Amino acid sequence: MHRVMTPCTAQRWQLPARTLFRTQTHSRTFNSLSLITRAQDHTGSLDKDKDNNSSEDNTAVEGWQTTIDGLPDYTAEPRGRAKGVEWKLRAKGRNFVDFCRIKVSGGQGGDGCVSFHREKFIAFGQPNGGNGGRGGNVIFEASSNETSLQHIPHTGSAPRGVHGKGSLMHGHAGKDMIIKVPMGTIIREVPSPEKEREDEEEDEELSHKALELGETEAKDKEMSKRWVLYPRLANSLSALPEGKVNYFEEAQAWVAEEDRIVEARRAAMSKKPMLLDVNEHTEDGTQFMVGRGGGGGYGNPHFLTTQNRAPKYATRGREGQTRWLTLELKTIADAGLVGLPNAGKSTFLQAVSNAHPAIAPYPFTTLNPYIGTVDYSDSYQVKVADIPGLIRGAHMNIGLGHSFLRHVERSKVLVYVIDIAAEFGVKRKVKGVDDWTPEEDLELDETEESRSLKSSEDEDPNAVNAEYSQPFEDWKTLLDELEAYQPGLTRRPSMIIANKADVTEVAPKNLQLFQKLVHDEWAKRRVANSSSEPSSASDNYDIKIVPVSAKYKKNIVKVTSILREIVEAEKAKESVAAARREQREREEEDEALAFKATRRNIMNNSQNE
Ligand SMILES: Nc1nc2c(ncn2[C@@H]2O[C@H](COP(=O)(O)OP(=O)(O)OP(=O)(O)O)[C@@H](O)[C@H]2O)c(=O)[nH]1
Ligand SMILES: [Mg+2]
Repeated sequence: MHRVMTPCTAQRWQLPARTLFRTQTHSRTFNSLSLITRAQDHTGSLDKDKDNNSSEDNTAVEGWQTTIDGLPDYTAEPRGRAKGVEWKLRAKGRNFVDFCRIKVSGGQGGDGCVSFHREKFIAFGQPNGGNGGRGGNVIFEASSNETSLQHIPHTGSAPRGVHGKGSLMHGHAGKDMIIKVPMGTIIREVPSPEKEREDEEEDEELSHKALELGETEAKDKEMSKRWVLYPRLANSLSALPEGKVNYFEEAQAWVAEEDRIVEARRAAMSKKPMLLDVNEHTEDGTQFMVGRGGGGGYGNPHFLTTQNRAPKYATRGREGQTRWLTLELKTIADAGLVGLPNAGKSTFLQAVSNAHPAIAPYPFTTLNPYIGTVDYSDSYQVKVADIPGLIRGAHMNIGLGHSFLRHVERSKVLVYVIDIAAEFGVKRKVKGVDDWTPEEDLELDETEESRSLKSSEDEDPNAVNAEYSQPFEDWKTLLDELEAYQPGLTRRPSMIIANKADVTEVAPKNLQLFQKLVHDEWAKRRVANSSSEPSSASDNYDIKIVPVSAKYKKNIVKVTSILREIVEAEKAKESVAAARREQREREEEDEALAFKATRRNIMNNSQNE
């Protein structure tokens, strides 16, 4: 079965019905990972067409096949698993939606009714048209049961209000549309892509209409958008005898004045684009109005005056508020696990919490963020977020990209998970990533660091260099990628988990060198940071390195207690800062009140004099 889709040009496209459906689905919601693919296509690092075409998509998959050399080769795994990794990289984890754009519009108000009381023996009955009901609102509700933005619709339109009826029956209001959003969602208002086009088209449309319909007909049509008129009212108005007052014109002036006030109020309200943050301070079930429904129209009794006893007109309901919003989910957790693929992040999360993430000896096992809760004996809880693995060049969309880092962006503590079981003194050659030199790297070729790296690459890759520490290089990769995602992110309180310490052949030697190098590097960074920002003391501490075996659950208690210490210290700092902020706000309020009171006194005194 085929369906024909006609684009704006004369060209015609023939696509299978399913293709059309999928195209629409993907154009409405796209997650962080696919978003990054699009955003960085222009860099030329990955070919978009190749990414979309499964049969020709060799770049990403081949790049991956040779990427993790020191780790188990996934192609040696059973066929199904190999296919799985290929699929994940091609799909870029598209099954998890953490970013979407939505158009919300409140319902239109119901129209007012023009009606008159009819009863035997009662001539010239009273006007009795009911008012229209207001349109439904679009409301976002914070919900701790939601974990992704998958269910958010492309457009959220609330139902309109019901029209008024005769016998003074007012229409009931439209039902509110409630959309549940997960905790950690940031809602931003963005400019409407339709607005500019509409403005241009509006003028054209008006002039066309005037030409096609004639001046009076176009005017009538325009009027019917705002007014409900009794049959043949227009005729009787045009044939109004000399000296008779046109009450309809009077009513039009009232309504125009009211419209102007409503418009001004709406404009004042939408001066600043809306920004909402459903964060940890938001209670479950809190509601946010994002699209207000339009007011209902007035029935004809509204226009009843002592002079005009039979108004034959009513107003239509107002349009609901329309907004374009982007929703971005940034998971809320106290600590975020950051590490290379296969470092053991998920294993660690499983060891410390009640979570059961997927664990496997191949990279990119984890595609979506996963939250686990560490329970302490005194019922204290720390939430830990596990995210996909970061690799060198993730900021250039290598591997799964780096946009999933938004899920550790809000964490109070960063926990670096490092595989300490890498071969001692031997560089793990990561083909496809280490060979890869983006243009920026080429420009930096002259720096001392890159020269020394180059010279070390020329040497035999298997030669043991007692000064070289692969875990340290991994840690630096993580720092670089975090900084590339958000400058200053690495200055968060952090700790290092030297995982796989049970591999006793290499782990102790690696750990010793790793500790020395990390402490030297950290001291250097501290000096650099304090000279650039002397007031900030956030990273004025020594980073803790704890050897752990997540697989065999060794040294877990030590890690969890250090983690708790850091989290508690951060929370205490935050509450002190919040208390200070509150105090300042209260003082400012008091000052403003005192200022108002003094001004009032001065004015009173001057009046008395
Ligand atoms: N020997 C040993 N192996 C471990 C340890 N921790 C994890 N592993 C193994 O390392 C492999 C990868 O573990 P995962 O927890 O899936 O690694 P990950 O960092 O979550 O990987 P991604 O989700 O792909 O980023 C698994 O085969 C684990 O059994 C450990 O402490 N000791
Ligand atoms: Mg994992």
